[in-house]
Amino acid sequence: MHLVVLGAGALGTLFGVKAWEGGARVTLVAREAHARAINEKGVFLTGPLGGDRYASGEGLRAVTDIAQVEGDIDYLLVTVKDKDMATALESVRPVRDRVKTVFSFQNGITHEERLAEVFGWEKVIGGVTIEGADMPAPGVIEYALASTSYFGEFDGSRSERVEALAEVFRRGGMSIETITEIKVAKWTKFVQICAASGVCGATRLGYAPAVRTLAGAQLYVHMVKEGVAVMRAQGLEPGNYFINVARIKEVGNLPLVEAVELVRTMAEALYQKGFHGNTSLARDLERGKKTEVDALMGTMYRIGERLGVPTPTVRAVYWTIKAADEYAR
Ligand SMILES: NC(=O)C1=CN([C@@H]2O[C@H](COP(=O)(O)OP(=O)(O)OC[C@H]3O[C@@H](n4cnc5c(N)ncnc54)[C@H](OP(=O)(O)O)[C@@H]3O)[C@@H](O)[C@H]2O)C=CC1
Ligand SMILES: CC(C)(CO)C(=O)C(=O)O
Repeated sequence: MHLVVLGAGALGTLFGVKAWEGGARVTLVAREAHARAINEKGVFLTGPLGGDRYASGEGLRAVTDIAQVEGDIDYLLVTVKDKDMATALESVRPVRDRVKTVFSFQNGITHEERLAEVFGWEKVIGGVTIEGADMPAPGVIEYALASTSYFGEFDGSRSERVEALAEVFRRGGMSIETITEIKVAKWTKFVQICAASGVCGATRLGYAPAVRTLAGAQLYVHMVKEGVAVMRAQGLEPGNYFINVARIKEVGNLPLVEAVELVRTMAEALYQKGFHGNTSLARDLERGKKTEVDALMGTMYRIGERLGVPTPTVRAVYWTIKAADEYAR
């Protein structure tokens, strides 16, 4: 199996390494400094779950342009951020016909449609994850949080291509489930990440440090409940996904006070385990970069508006972060 990761930064490099350790040949399409570091020394995995070790060897290499990739691309994993999606999709045109299957772990809910515009729906499968990674320097991946990741076909069927992909990541040591309701899993993560990024972005604290406080937990729960209402207005019910990190279904169903208690208890447990980090969007804010606020809270409140579902908290947090975003590089 040949897996190509387009936009190998924090998350894409982590999954690339895991697939390589699971037996796949992996090509990472990355920025120049990161690609050079990988080709010279390999990927250094650090952080609470990284093990302070290098992953390097035959079958794991990096390039700076997808046009340099040779041979068939059995799976293309797209992990650029939303702001880079248009350029990334333009860059795949020379290899498009060699791509057999494509998926993305981007946070948000609209990227598969964009993949389908280029590759056709028949090549697109769904993937969603709450593995947490950062890239503090070229060649270095900080692995901070593990959960279960999910794969599935959008038509709800079971397929060999989904099972084979899941198996490679499992062999690489990850927890993976294949499911028939990938749209529900993606929406459940969408609700979670809008709330988690909203809390981290607005408070400038890490996820667990913020949500273990009463005010942080209240902000998180209000955002989750609004997101769940937007899901329900489309006939989608949150599922029991990512339950070591987020119990979106329960938070959606419980009365406010109990939901706040539940998320504070969960955040406290993550905090005690040493997960003090924030989300990918909050790290972009810290670094003065453009964020995914429009793909996350912006999209959530606009869908809510279209469906007649009030999302006052999501919207206020959107404006808070958008103000900083507009000043970003
Ligand atoms: N990190 C995490 O823990 C998680 C992230 N996600 C989601 O996954 C996606 C990726 O996040 P993350 O890995 O943190 O982001 P990163 O910024 O670390 O990774 C994306 C990388 O792609 C590079 N890039 C952009 N365009 C191209 C291109 N055309 N060719 C090659 N490289 C390119 C970027 O370079 P440059 O910085 O120079 O633009 C960057 O290095 C986001 O949508 C995020 O929301 C989901 C779950 C967890
Ligand atoms: C932090 C994490 C892993 C979970 O909220 C995430 O999904 C992100 O950073 O985008």
